[in-house]
Amino acid sequence: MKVAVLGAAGGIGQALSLLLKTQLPAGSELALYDVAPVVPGVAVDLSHIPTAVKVTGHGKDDLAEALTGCDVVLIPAGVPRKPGMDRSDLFNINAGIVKALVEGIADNCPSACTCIITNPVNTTVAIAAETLKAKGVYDKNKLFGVTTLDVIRAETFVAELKDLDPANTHVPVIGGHSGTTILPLLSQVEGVEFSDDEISSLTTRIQNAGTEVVEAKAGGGSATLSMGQAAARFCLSLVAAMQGDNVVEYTYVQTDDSDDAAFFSHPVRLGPNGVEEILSYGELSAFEQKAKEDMLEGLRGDIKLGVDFVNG
Ligand SMILES: NC(=O)c1ccc[n+]([C@@H]2O[C@H](COP(=O)([O-])OP(=O)(O)OC[C@H]3O[C@@H](n4cnc5c(N)ncnc54)[C@H](O)[C@@H]3O)[C@@H](O)[C@H]2O)c1
Ligand SMILES: O=C(O)C[C@H](O)C(=O)O
Repeated sequence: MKVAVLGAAGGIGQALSLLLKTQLPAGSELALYDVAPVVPGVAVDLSHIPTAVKVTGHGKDDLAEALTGCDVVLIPAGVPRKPGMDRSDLFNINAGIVKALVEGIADNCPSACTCIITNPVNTTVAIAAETLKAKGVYDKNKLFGVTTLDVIRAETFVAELKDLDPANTHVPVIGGHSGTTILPLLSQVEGVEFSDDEISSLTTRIQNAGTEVVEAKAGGGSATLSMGQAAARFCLSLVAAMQGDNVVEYTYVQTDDSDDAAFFSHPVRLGPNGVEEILSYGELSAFEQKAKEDMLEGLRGDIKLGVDFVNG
């Protein structure tokens, strides 16, 4: 199994690469790519950890070498938010970065599963899809927006509030990855009752958790460590599924469900070829149904922005 991290020298990239070096199955290869000149050093640093995962570092002119033979590519390359910005404010810089990197995937490892972390995820996943289509290699089962951070946050906050073991607390989160497009399904958390006030305040906290980190970091970036953990969880689930395990994760995928948006986070059964089955997210409460209806137009607009960016 070969996994590449594009943007590996950044805050997320380094945390994620550390977790993958220590947790990928023995015999895996981990290729680290970044335009920052420190990236070969990050690879050397990680290579001194005694696990049976081979780490290689690739500088800005070596994208092809990093990607050749890859089974899974994770993209956290791009700029993060500062206080006062929305994720959509990152579009002008990050759209072009994602497009160029996905062109590299199309040219060098067109069968790889591509996992997009770079914001605005609602839009960058659509950019990746259109870029792969333009290259004639799009497989909707192999493109994922990584929304696992919303899931782990929801699990943490619910466990804190209800004094539960976070490791055994499961909270579905559907929709997209910004503001009100992030929709936690608190009505589906097993064995827990929430008051209306709790539902309202928890939902808002989960939706604003990225901003909570951006403000606390006071201009020094956005979530990197929790995102590293979230992306590692998603990648390790995908790798396990590609090797035959039965795994379900919530992730932002193409759904073809015209009642929702063209891309929407669902529970997805992963398998050897990426998406094995998109599962239903089940029944929504009246609160969740209204929240979904209210956010769909915005999510569809975010997706259209990505489609138009590539197709003009
Ligand atoms: N999906 C999510 O839940 C989620 C969570 C947190 C952050 N993010 C997003 O992830 C992105 C990265 O965040 P970060 O905190 O790691 O930022 P960072 O600035 O710490 O790191 C970004 C890295 O990308 C590299 N880079 C820039 N252009 C590149 C290119 N063309 N090719 C390869 N590498 C390139 C930079 O050199 C840098 O090392 C941001 O867009 C952020 O908004 C997404
Ligand atoms: O909030 C951000 O800008 C980063 C990320 O999308 C997050 O949810 O933490």
